[in-house]
Amino acid sequence: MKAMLQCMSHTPLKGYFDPAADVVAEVAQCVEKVREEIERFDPEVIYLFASDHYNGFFLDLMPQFCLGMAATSVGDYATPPGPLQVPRALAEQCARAVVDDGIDLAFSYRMQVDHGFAQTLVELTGSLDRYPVVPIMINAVAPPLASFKRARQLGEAVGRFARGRHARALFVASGGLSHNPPIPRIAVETDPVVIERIVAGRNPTPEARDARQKRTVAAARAFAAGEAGLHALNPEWDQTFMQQLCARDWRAIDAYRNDEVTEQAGASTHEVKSWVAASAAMDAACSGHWQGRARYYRAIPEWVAGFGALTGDGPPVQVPA
Ligand SMILES: O=C(O)CCc1cccc(O)c1O
Ligand SMILES: [Fe+2]
Repeated sequence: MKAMLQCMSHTPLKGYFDPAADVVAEVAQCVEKVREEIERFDPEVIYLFASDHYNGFFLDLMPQFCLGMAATSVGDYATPPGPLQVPRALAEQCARAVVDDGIDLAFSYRMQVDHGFAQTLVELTGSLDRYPVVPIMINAVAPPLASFKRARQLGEAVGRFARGRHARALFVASGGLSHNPPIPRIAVETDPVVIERIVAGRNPTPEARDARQKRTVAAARAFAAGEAGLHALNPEWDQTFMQQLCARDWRAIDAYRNDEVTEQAGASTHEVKSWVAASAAMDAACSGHWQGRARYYRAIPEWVAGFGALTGDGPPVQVPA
C-alpha cells in the first residue's frame, strides 16, 4: 500500500478580499504543486477530514465526528454546489471499523458540507467528484469540543481501517491554523435571529447566505486594518504545531488543551484537529513509516488565516545521528 498525506488551511475569503498579489501567487503556487503531486499519486480513495461552519451541522444536533455515506456541497462562497463521489460501501465499512475500534462516530446518509470540505477538495483535485472520497466532519465550532487526543484516535482508527485495503490512499485535512473568523457562539449570542440560524439554519435563502458572507468579508477587512474584534493570528503556535506533527510527537499533540488553544490561537484553531486526525491516519496506515514536512506557512490577516500546508509521504527519510 502507498499512502500520502496533505494538510492545508482553507479560507473562503480567497477572491473576496485578497492580500498582496505576490502572496496570492505564492499560495496558488503551493496549491498547484500539491495538486500535481496528487495527480501523480493518483489516489484510489481520499479520506477527507474537515470542519463545518453552521452550513451542514447545527445545534439542533451536533456530532463531534460525522462520516458521510453520501455527501453534497452546499456551495457557499466560491465553492461549487453538488454531490461528492462517496463510495458508499467503503464508507459503511469504514464507519463500522471505526465504531468497532471504540470511536462512537456519527454518520449521515445525506451529509451537507461547506467550504471546509469543498474548497480544499476542488483546489487539490479539480472538482468535487474527481476521486472517490470518504468525508469526515470534525466539530470545530460548537463547544464542548472533542479533545486533540480524541481527534488523534479517530484518525488512527480510520488509518487502521485503510491500512492494506487500498493500492493508494490519500489522507487530506482541510482547516486551521490559528484563526478566529466571526462565527457565532451560543454561549454569548443574544440576537434571536442568529441563534435560530445556528440552531436550525439548514438551507438558508440565497439572500441570507449572501448577507452572512458579506459580514465575514467586512470582518476580514476590519481585521486586516488592525481593528480589534477578532483574535490575533499566532504564527508561533502554528509553526510549533506543524513541527510537532512532522515529528509525530503524539504526546505533545495529545497534551493540547481546548481552552488554552482557543485562548492562544483563536476559536477556529480547533480546525487543526483535521490535521491531527489525517496525520494520525497516515501514521496508522504506514505503521509510522512516513516523513512529514511543513512546506508552507504565512500568517495572512486578509484571509483571517494562519495559512499552512504540510505533506507526508513514505518511506521515511533517514536522518544521520
Ligand atoms: O463563514 C464562516 O463561517 C467562516 C469562514 C472562514 C474564514 C476564514 C478562515 C476559515 O477557516 C473560515 O472557515
Ligand atoms: Fe474554516
